Amino acid sequence: MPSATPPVPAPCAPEDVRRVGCVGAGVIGGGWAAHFLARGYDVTAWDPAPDAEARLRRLVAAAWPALEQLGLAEGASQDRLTVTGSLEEAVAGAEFVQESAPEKLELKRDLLARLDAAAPAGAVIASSTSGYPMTDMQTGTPGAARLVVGHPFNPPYLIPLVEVVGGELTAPAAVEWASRFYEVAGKSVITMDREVPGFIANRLQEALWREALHMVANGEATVREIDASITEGPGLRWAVMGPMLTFALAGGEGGMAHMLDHFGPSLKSPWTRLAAPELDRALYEAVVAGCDEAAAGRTIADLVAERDRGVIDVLRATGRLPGTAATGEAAR
Ligand SMILES: NC(=O)C1=CN([C@@H]2O[C@H](COP(=O)(O)OP(=O)(O)OC[C@H]3O[C@@H](n4cnc5c(N)ncnc54)[C@H](O)[C@@H]3O)[C@@H](O)[C@H]2O)C=CC1
Ligand SMILES: C[N+](C)(C)CC(=O)CC(=O)[O-]
Repeated sequence: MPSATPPVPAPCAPEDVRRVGCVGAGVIGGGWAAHFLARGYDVTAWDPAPDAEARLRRLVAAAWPALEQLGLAEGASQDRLTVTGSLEEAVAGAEFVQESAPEKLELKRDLLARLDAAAPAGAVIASSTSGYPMTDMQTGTPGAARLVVGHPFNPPYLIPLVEVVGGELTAPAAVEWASRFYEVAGKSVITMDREVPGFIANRLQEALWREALHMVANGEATVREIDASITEGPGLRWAVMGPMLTFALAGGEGGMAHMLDHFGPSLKSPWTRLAAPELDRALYEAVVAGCDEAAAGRTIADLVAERDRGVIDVLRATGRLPGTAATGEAAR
């Protein structure tokens, strides 16, 4: 990946970051704020919505019991969250900035340019985008060299993975710095050496999601059946081993080689429908109604608490919580 602009020295080493600026404080920005607070950072956040501060503080308070179970860093406190009245105040003293604004390309472009103008020289600015290539977002920003994608998973305070990748104008040093910072901040990092549509995990997730929507649209499966097919089936294995090693075990003692000899030809079976279904009103309503039915009276807050408890149980069971024994590759 060529770097057009020489890297500006970062204001400090990743290990010395004290303050993180979170811009955009919805589901993901709020989740990031909760994560950074739990890791002992000062967090300054800004979001233009009139109710943003109350919403953010509610989100952090709701996440805190889960974070206490995970183990708070020394000095970690919800009191170290400051919600500012402007974007400039939120990033002025930050050694790292995480942008989590709505997924709209023009909005991200403008916002990243404003963040570049306001953030301390050299501070790396990461976007939570779930799909835009940084190359498309960084055009027109003088400090494009310090812009990276840091793609999290919901909720960022529980799901360890973050995918880090730069754009054509990003300095490799900024990608390295961001990856190291996320590691120091307790994340599990995949650093990509090139831009791939959908990064890695979303590309995989979207393929599954596309097929699920086809099945709902065609009445082939209900929302409940689709969810159960994963939580009662492959999802249990995927928390321990990814789809590749899982399928290697499908080959028995012959491993992946036997698996490919045996099942490889079925790749050509017309099981998948690679083109996306039309997200028309009928499909939209079927998916929303199916989710309401599957929630069976549980509110979103109930489901968030249930998910958080479940993910913590899985992290504990697979040795990925501090103080639990590692049980396998997934735990390392
Ligand atoms: N929801 C998810 O599961 C995931 C979302 N993401 C990404 O995170 C980003 C944020 O998504 P969500 O948190 O889900 O959206 P959201 O709608 O929950 O939150 C977006 C927030 O941005 C604020 N906002 C609106 N205009 C803004 C501006 N000009 N500057 C700063 N903030 C602004 C809104 O008031 C809102 O609080 C998107 O890029 C999305 O693709 C990434 C991973 C997972
Ligand atoms: C739905 N989503 C595409 C925004 C999801 C993500 O980007 C990652 C996640 O949390 O699964």
